[in-house]
Amino acid sequence: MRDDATNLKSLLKDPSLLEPRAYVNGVWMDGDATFDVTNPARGDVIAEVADLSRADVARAVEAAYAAQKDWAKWTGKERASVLRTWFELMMEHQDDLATIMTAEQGKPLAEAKGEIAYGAAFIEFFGEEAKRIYGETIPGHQRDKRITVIKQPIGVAASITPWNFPTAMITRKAAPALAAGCAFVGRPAAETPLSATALAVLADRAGIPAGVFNVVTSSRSSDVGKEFCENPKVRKLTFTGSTEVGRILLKQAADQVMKCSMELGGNAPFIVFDDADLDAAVEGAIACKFRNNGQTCVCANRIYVQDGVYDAFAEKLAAAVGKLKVGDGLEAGTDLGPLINQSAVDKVKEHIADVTAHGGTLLCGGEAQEGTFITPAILTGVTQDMKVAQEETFGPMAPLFRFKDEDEVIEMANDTIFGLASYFYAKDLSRVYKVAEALEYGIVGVNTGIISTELAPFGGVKQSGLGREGSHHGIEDYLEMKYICMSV
Ligand SMILES: NC(=O)C1=CN([C@@H]2O[C@H](COP(=O)(O)OP(=O)(O)OC[C@H]3O[C@@H](n4cnc5c(N)ncnc54)[C@H](OP(=O)(O)O)[C@@H]3O)[C@@H](O)[C@H]2O)C=CC1
Ligand SMILES: O=C(O)[C@H](O)CS(=O)(=O)O
Repeated sequence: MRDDATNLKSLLKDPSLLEPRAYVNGVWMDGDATFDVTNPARGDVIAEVADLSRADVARAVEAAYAAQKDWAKWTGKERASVLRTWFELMMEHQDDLATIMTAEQGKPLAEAKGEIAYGAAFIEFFGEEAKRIYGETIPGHQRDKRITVIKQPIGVAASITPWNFPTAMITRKAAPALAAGCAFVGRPAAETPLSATALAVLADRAGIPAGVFNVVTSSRSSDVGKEFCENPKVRKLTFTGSTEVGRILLKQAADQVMKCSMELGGNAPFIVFDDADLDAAVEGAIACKFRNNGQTCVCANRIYVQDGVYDAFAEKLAAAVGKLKVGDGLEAGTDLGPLINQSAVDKVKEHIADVTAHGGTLLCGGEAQEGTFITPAILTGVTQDMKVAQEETFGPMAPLFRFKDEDEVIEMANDTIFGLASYFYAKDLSRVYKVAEALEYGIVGVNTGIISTELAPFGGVKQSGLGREGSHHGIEDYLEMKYICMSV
């Protein structure tokens, strides 16, 4: 690895966590080539990572298929014990894991530490769920018949995850998969593979058997996706990323009628009613819009403010945004890191330009700086016919829309192909119930801008996805239900 990797290693208490190789069948392996991982804040190469081929990935699936047979024979309690150890190791190494994440993804260290705890919480939670995979008995339909229902692991689960939450998106899938008795082959985004290989270092130390948890690093995402979808030994595909790629994978997986979980794109409305606590709404909007510099699928993408409080809200929001510090995530006091790449910066600039070209106003921010830094922007006078109303910005741009009443804002908020997260601030209880029930989204935040927890079912409706991750529901997608009809 080049010098910059040496610098990163020098920041770690346990440098062995910085692992550039793939982890297959309990063995660290190189590919037939490598690809560079760069620090988006500085542009320097921090690692040259093993670039696995489709044939390498096929071998990882073979290993997972073989290992899963024995892993499924472990009791839930035995699986729970090793998952608990994995969780404890993650928390023990939280600082190093966060440093690696910030170096490859750019988010501020405090957010990275938060993601490590959030990601570890899925392993803790589903380790406990491993002991609670219950079946049932049903009264027979005939006097000599007995009906039993059991739940069994689906087999090999393949995972494809994005760069914006390099740890939590993997553990949100691997934890229920392993708890259910499945084996797991995960392909992290090429931008952020080091968080995934660090997870594998700790999985190995925790005693997860060889072949049960595999990380295939590769720059060839399309090849990996095809192997996952076409290999008959893969019985489950779980994907987090854009709706566009989700559609590709669903089409590919259809030939095998493969069980799929899809956590896809969003376009979250954030609604401020005239009876809202404006200070709380501003605080919630900052958290919701600018977490991970706006690079999350549940970020507020459209901010609707009722006429009577529009100007006051805009003024308060601008004051709060003006306090946000843009900088290197490894430096203390940074609130907003760089965007992941230049195309992300270009998307934000495109959406800003579209608003101002169609009559909206840039209230503050939107200045592209060196590299992939850009100052957080607020725009007013935004309307439904502008790009940001239908496209996900995935960056630090807060567009303010006006509305008159509940009916109008619910119609505008629901006018999208997406249906992942939504938010609103109001005090009237009747309004809260009516609006929460009318919003066509899988998640509704009421008087809060942050909804992420391992305890709740996370997922979208419409073209934001299929299935739910987290909560006791989250393990069902890794299980098959079997009905046993016994003649006595
Ligand atoms: N609902 C949710 O929980 C989340 C949704 N998202 C959504 O994802 C988008 C941002 O993330 P982004 O990473 O750019 O999304 P992408 O969908 O472009 O990429 C997601 C992952 O899929 C891989 N990929 C891309 N094309 C293919 C393919 N043809 N076959 C197999 N794998 C492929 C990528 O690899 P590579 O990058 O190496 O090409 C990456 O690892 C936004 O729309 C966001 O809303 C993001 C996170 C969470
Ligand atoms: O990738 C994302 O945006 C995450 O799913 C959002 S969260 O789960 O961290 O809220």
